[in-house]
Amino acid sequence: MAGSPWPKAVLFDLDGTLVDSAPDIHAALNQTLESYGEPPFTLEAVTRMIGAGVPKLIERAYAALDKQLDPATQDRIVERFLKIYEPRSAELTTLYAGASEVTRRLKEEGRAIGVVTNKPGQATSEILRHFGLFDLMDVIVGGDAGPAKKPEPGLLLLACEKLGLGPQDVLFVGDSENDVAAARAAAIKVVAIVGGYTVLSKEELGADATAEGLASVPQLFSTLI
Ligand SMILES: O=C(O)COP(=O)(O)O
Ligand SMILES: [Mg+2]
Repeated sequence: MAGSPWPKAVLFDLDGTLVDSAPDIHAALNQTLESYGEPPFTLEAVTRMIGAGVPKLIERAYAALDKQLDPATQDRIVERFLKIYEPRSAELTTLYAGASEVTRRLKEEGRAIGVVTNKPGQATSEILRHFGLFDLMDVIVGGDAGPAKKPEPGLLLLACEKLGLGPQDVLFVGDSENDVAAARAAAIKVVAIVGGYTVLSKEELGADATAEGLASVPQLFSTLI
């Protein structure tokens, strides 16, 4: 293995980290809202609602409309959103600079790589396939995999289990406070990528390290052991 032997695996968050998926989520959310007679949101407003999973996205959208949803109604809206989003999840979505190169480089170095996202598994796989990353991944854990979503540690721990690795062997790369909190709770080191979907500053995020882009993540390995 070239360079530092640590980490044995690098797990990536998806939205705001590997892909800029906000334009498709924005379009699908507005189409969903329109079908219920609600007004649209701007891309900027929707971007700030992303990162805690689809039920939270819907809850946040309705909260911004000053509406509270009962659980059954929320479930119905989530289902409609997914029906609209899944087939179009890679239409306007783009890969961030360095995503392809860094994942391939890590694999060449003999490391395992994976995705741990709050986005449901089907749309996650669809997007990774679209960008030619699906076959490269050793593990993919979506928000509907079973454990509670990030900021809880369960999705990350499930990915470790599937890889047969302990938390100390793994690095997580994410963009938001949910990623940092989930990694901390799982005792996994975490790098925050600047410029994702969070409104927090890098100081407020409090990750073990921050990177201006995906390409500079490998440089941080030796400083994180
Ligand atoms: O909010 C979502 O659906 C997913 O967000 P994540 O990929 O940043 O976890
Ligand atoms: Mg994210």
